[in-house]
Amino acid sequence: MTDVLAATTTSTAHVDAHAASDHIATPLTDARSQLAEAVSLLGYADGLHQMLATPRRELSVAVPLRMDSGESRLYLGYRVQHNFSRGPAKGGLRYAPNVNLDEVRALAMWMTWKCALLDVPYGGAKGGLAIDPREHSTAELERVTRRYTSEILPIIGPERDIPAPDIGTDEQTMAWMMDTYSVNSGYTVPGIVTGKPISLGGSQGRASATSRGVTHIALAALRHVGLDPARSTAAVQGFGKVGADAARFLSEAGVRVTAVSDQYGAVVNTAGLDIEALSDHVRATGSVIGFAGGEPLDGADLLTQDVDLLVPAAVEGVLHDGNAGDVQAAVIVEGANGPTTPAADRILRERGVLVVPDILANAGGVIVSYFEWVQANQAYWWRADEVESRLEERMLSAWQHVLGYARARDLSLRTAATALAVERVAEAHRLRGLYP
Ligand SMILES: NC(=O)C1=CN([C@@H]2O[C@H](COP(=O)(O)OP(=O)(O)OC[C@H]3O[C@@H](n4cnc5c(N)ncnc54)[C@H](OP(=O)(O)O)[C@@H]3O)[C@@H](O)[C@H]2O)C=CC1
Ligand SMILES: O=C(O)CCC(=O)C(=O)O
Repeated sequence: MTDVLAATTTSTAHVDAHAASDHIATPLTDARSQLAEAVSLLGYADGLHQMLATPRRELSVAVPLRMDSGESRLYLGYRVQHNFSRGPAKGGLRYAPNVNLDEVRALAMWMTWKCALLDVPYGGAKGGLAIDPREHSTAELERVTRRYTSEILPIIGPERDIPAPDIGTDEQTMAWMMDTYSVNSGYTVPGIVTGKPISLGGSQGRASATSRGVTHIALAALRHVGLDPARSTAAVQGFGKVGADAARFLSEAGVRVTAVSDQYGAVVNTAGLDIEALSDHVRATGSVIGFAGGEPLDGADLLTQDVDLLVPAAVEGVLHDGNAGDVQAAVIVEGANGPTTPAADRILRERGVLVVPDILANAGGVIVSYFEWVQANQAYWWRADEVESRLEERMLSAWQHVLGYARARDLSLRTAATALAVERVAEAHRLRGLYP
């Protein structure tokens, strides 16, 4: 049998659950390492492990773009459908210059576990386009989005695979995707994407859902370790769709947010940042840099600030064996997907830092995406307070479930969450007869 666990496009290294360090870590090796640990705990055979580790379908596309200048460019794009055993594939679309197939494979696998853990009836998928959206006009982004959508059209659909926003994409991107798909179908198909504008059938509360979920979990986790949120401090890495609203909601809940960062650097104010004023500054300048209500800070130093809570809400692999020993926070709540490598996880656990894993902490987005899909399919929309109370109920019940499973078996929250999710996906395979 081919060892699919070792086959990657950018790395041939097979990393098991006990990899010694981060020297060869990538998001895909991290995701596979986490799966391997769950599989070993659950005692599954190699064949089932390989099925769970391998995307069911992958599409690589070359996407031409006519620039406003008349010049032509070509961008590489991907859509990876990791699993469909519990329902249609579901997951975001990322626009970033360093996107590659292995990264999208990892993100798609994490989507499968996230949907299973939160018990939303989806499998996992992710898309990516290796483009820097900041370098393009709105017209260029519209053209490249429409062309990317046309290229992946044969494998997406409201019953097959439903994209949503991720890094570098937003509700406008989703509106163009929905329109391209609908024009091709001959009628409007609002269920093809989630994270759409509300006026096009989007859901109340989707834009801020990931951040609300992160906040519910962060407050619960702080209380769990005996900290009063109203007397706690936090640092947030990333000030985009997830990070900015997480900082705002935390601050509204009484947490003193003392440091935030973006890809250009960080700002700190130990008395607490004024998040609303900072958001105005970012809207006006495009970065947290230069905010008058704080002092400049090196972006890397944000992760080791003397705070109670750290929310990485940017990219993968930022907490690694080179800095995990210096983290001062008591609690890490992963707003981003894959911010902590397995080596960092081990160091943090040894040091008694509570890490709430991505597949639980940032699941608010896909939960409200599910609500949006349900609403769009029924053409019946819910009030914002209904969306938010259902989101909170699902997040806190998953938190209790993961916590109970972890405590009963003396596991980290990540291993517990992954094992719970993997068990549900494996059970679906077994019941459908895909695997004994
Ligand atoms: N959007 C969603 O609903 C969900 C997102 N996620 C995950 O959350 C994370 C953030 O996504 P989202 O907020 O949507 O993306 P955005 O593109 O809206 O924001 C990303 C933010 O991260 C910042 N950033 C990028 N690289 C770095 C870096 N090296 N150090 C510090 N900051 C950096 C960006 O900086 P700058 O502004 O300068 O570009 C930006 O502020 C991703 O991991 C994503 O997969 C998870 C679940 C759902
Ligand atoms: O809302 C969704 O469908 C997926 C969001 C996403 O990409 C994620 O949770 O990582």
